[in-house]
Amino acid sequence: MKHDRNILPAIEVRALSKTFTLHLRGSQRLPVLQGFEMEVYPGECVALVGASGQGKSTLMKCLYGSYGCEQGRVVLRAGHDSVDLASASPRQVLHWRRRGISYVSQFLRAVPRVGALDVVAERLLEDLPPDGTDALDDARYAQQAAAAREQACTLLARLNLPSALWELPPATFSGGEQQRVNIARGFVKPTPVLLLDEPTASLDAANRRIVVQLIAEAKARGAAVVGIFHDEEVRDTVATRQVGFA
Ligand SMILES: Nc1ncnc2c1ncn2[C@@H]1O[C@H](COP(=O)(O)OP(=O)(O)OP(=O)(O)O)[C@@H](O)[C@H]1O
Repeated sequence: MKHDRNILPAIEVRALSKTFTLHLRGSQRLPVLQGFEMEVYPGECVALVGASGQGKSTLMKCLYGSYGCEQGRVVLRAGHDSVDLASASPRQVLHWRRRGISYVSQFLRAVPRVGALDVVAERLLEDLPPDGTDALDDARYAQQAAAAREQACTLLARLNLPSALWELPPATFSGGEQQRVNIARGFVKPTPVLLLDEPTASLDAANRRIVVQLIAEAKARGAAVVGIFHDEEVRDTVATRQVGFA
């Protein structure tokens, strides 16, 4: 795939090295990534492929700012803004997560007692008020919250989550139901970077197709997508390119 030379990658990983130090095991060191390089342009979906234990999930966590690293850069770009997550402060990482990165992890980590609909809608409310504006008054916040819940309803309905479950906390949901709440939370905000860790692992064929459509729509709006897809059919459908781990 050729890229417009005027367009910079949305994700640029340069000379990234990550070693785990096992402090409870005599400080044994486990090198996982060494000099890793990758770039992902807006509109691409890069699939990470390779044997188990080679570092795919570790890279995803570096791209989300969960892991620091000894060497290298993990640059994300959105419009005129950019950050190097490898050296960013925790505050900058949180700022980018709210505005710039969506991450569908394998497992839903929801706050107890918050219903599925609000788990999804909250993602749209976490960066209010927007930069440069005054604090929202209660009426305007209520308006935004209602609009966010409306968007969450649309996505949960599209993902075939029964409406009887929408107000219930997802802790007791089945694996596939929890995964669909997680997917809705990951896709509800159109961020420039989208990270997907096995997004279809617990889904039936009909819901897998919906997720494939959602990924295609994200690419079409210009998101840079990185994913781990063990389902080869899904991978071959959504990936524009593969990056191998050996
Ligand atoms: N937090 C951690 N502390 C110590 N070692 C870790 C940690 N996370 C991962 N590892 C080790 O790093 C290596 C890479 O793990 P990782 O989960 O990134 O692999 P993977 O390619 O995603 O594997 P899989 O396909 O099985 O999910 C493994 O040997 C793993 O044991």
